[in-house]
Amino acid sequence: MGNFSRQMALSSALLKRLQSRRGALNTVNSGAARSFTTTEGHRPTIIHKRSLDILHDPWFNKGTAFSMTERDRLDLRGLLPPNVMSPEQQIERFMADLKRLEKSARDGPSDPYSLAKWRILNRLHDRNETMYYKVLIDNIAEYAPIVYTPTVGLVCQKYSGLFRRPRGMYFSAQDRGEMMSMVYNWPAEQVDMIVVTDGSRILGLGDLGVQGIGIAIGKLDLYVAAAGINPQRCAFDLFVLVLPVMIDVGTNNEELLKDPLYLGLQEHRLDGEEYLEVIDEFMEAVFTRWPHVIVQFEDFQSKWAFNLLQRYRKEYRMFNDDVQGTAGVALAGLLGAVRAQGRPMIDFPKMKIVVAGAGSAGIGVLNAARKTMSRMLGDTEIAFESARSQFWVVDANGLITEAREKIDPDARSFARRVKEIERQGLREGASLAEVVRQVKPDVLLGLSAVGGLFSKEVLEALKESTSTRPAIFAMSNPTKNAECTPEEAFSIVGDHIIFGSGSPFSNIDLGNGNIGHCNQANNMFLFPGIGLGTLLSGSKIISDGMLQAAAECLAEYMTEEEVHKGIIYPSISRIRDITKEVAAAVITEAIEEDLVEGYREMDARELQKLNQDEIRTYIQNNMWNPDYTKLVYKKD
Ligand SMILES: NC(=O)c1ccc[n+]([C@@H]2O[C@H](COP(=O)([O-])OP(=O)(O)OC[C@H]3O[C@@H](n4cnc5c(N)ncnc54)[C@H](O)[C@@H]3O)[C@@H](O)[C@H]2O)c1
Ligand SMILES: O=C(O)C[C@H](O)C(=O)O
Ligand SMILES: [Mg+2]
Repeated sequence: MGNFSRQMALSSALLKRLQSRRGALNTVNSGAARSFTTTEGHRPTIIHKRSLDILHDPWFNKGTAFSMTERDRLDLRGLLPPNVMSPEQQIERFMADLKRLEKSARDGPSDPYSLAKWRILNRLHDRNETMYYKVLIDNIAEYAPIVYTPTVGLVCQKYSGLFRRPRGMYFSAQDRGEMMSMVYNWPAEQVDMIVVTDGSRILGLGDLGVQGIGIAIGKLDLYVAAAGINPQRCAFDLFVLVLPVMIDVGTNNEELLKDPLYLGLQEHRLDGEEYLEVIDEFMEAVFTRWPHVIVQFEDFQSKWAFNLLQRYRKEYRMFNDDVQGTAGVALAGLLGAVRAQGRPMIDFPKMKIVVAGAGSAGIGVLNAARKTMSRMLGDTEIAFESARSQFWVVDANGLITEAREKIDPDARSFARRVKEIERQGLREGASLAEVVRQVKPDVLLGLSAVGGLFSKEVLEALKESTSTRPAIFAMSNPTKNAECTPEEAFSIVGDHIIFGSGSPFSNIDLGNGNIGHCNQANNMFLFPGIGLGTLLSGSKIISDGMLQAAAECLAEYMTEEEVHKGIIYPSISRIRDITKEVAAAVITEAIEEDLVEGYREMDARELQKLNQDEIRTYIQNNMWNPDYTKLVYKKD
């Protein structure tokens, strides 16, 4: 013991207690720096642990009640949500959650079960990570809807109650100027994947503030389960290689601002330059500590989603899943819808597409679909211009036309010309039902976050579609925000439709042995492969070409036979296989664009020499399987 520690001699009673519970205190992490905590009215307790080791030690852990001083002295800053709670508040929060569960178990049908399952899985995750992922991978169809969409939405809504052990890092507006040192509180020399959110648009549930961290955790669970990204690596220390991050810049959710048990900053969101400064500081900090990390932006409100993507994509290894991942998945679905009509994919530029929703997801899809059409038409300026006329975009204010006074800049290039739509019997602000009635589209695609938007009237209008197999994509999440259910779609429009939804639904029994297939049109079929392919290629950026290759790979994945049956996306039980294929397509494109820099022992030159089979083997060899590794004791 050093001088300082000797001065802070432990009381013999406490020492005895500690020794009997934990073995000889001196042997615990003897290399770690010494710190102490002060509890009012008591002598400080000397502990030889720091960071996550403290939070994972049930004896020392105080959870959200660690004071700011303790957080700073024990390297805990960023490892907990920013709002410091009193012990009384902690208990109140726990009890409120407990009572809510009891209440909903009496009242509600399915939600309490899914939440209860989430809790059981989450506790397993806390106790035994390998076993948790084994359970998840072996039962992915059953548990993806629990750890991911839709239950993850409910988890985020209730996160202040559900929070037990922290998972991931929290950077808040209060941490400005501190982030560069805070990143070193994460106990891993290497991090491969970060999923970051600012909680401003969680699924279709709006601004959930700090509680949005649940979505980052859910996405990373899929990275591990689908892409085999190693969640941790045991060398001398435990390396946690996937990192969920919450950037808490406040919330504009008035309920959360008033809730005394809310775990986030209780102030309105930062905006403008102040907001950008926080995100810039975060990006600089994580890329300084982990220069090879990939950062996936998730569920940022549209206003910032595009802005941040443009700001960082040329400089950092990052992408926005809602804009770019969704675009690729929707594009694959649109091409699948063309194939399902028995037409070649090259007929895609003839499709009439109505999109409801012009936010980060909708505009991302529109841009990707238009570019693909334009490429198929010869990739000229004229082709790009003519592709525009295949789309009708409806947002909260109806059909978007050039007559609109304030057009969102991202939507401007899809505003219809007034003369043109007048000829079609439409006008600025026309309702969705009117647009569908007049246009008779091949595809109706919803990314509006408005549950039930594809009403009976809208679906009735779609019966007049000029397509032999109209396609309906109700892509908003979670389940209650879906624009329509498959029952509604098949029963109103007909058995011949193609149906996709963002959240999972069961197939429909159409009678006479026929099945109405419900495809899950969710970006989960792309983001894990985009991340894995980027990681293993070592590409410094994620190019448009890499994203396009990912989308085309998904589009081609389904067989003719499946597509004719109306199955245009793989089932989730094949997610590991499709992810491998997508990763291979991403690596191949990165090689072609001369972007690869290699990964670990595979250097760029060797990577460039690999053929397709070798690329697949390389991917397979780098995918983690949840098997226990042998542990041996090593004396210092
Ligand atoms: N399935 C997937 O993979 C996937 C991917 C990304 C996003 N999403 C879902 O898409 C939804 C939207 O996400 P976003 O980031 O674009 O949100 P956003 O808030 O940025 O955009 C929503 C858009 O819908 C429009 N809208 C609102 N009410 C409408 C109405 N009555 N009629 C037509 N349009 C209306 C708004 O004007 C806005 O343009 C969310 O529910 C999200 O969960 C799904
Ligand atoms: O999270 C999902 O399930 C898909 C998508 O990223 C969304 O925001 O809805
Ligand atoms: Mg999302």
